[in-house]
Amino acid sequence: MKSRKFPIRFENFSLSVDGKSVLENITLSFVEGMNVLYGPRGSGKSSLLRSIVKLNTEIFNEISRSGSVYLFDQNVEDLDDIYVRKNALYLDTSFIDAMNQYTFDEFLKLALKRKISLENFSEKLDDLGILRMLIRGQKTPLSVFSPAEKISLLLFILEQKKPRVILMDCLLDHLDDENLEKIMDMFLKMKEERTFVISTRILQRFLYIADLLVILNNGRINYTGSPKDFVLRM
Ligand SMILES: Nc1ncnc2c1ncn2[C@@H]1O[C@H](COP(=O)(O)OP(=O)(O)OP(=O)(O)O)[C@@H](O)[C@H]1O
Repeated sequence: MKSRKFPIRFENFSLSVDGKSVLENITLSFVEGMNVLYGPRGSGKSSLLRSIVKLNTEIFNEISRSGSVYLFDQNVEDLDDIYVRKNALYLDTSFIDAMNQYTFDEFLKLALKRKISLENFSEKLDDLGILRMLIRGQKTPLSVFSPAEKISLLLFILEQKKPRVILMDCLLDHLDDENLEKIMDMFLKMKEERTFVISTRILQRFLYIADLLVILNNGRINYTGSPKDFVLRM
């Protein structure tokens, strides 16, 4: 029951990169549903999210850490990388840029690792605004998609793959209001029995959707709680 309610937990977790402290004594439980992680540039949002999927060790040469991170009540350090990647997906803006090098069918094959019949999904793809973008059919390069359309395509992939945890690192900060609203509607439909953590540098845009709000500053937690309590405290 505990893991369903708090799928991700940090206990006294600290991280240093090249001898510099990046996260300090983080104790935090993300809830099932929509978590919003707000912090200014360099506050440690990416480092925190990457700790959940063990990506910091791949990126940085010199890291040291103490404390623990738990995914579904299991210490991530004890978990197999394949299990972690299957259950928790980390997406940042570099992912959106990387999509440019693929055509629609190449990307689908790569992401889903199986062939799907588009006819079965044409209604869904139409709803997501993707169908009309396929100007060269399945061979359409994703470079013609806008960031919002790429995110819609990612949502389609997420619906097929069903990872239980989705970590979106400042991915939605660059969307305009209209596209953000459309995409947030889709997220809210998908959040049942899933855990989203959306990191952002623009708090106001995401306050209304948060089940839990976490504010990070200089590698430390400044606030954890409901957005409503946060607003009332201001
Ligand atoms: N490649 C790097 N090498 C060394 N230190 C780094 C590197 N990238 C980040 N850091 C350190 O980690 C700290 C936290 O960075 P992090 O990227 O986690 O913050 P962030 O809140 O995600 O920032 P942003 O909003 O700009 O993405 C930074 O202040 C920086 O000192």
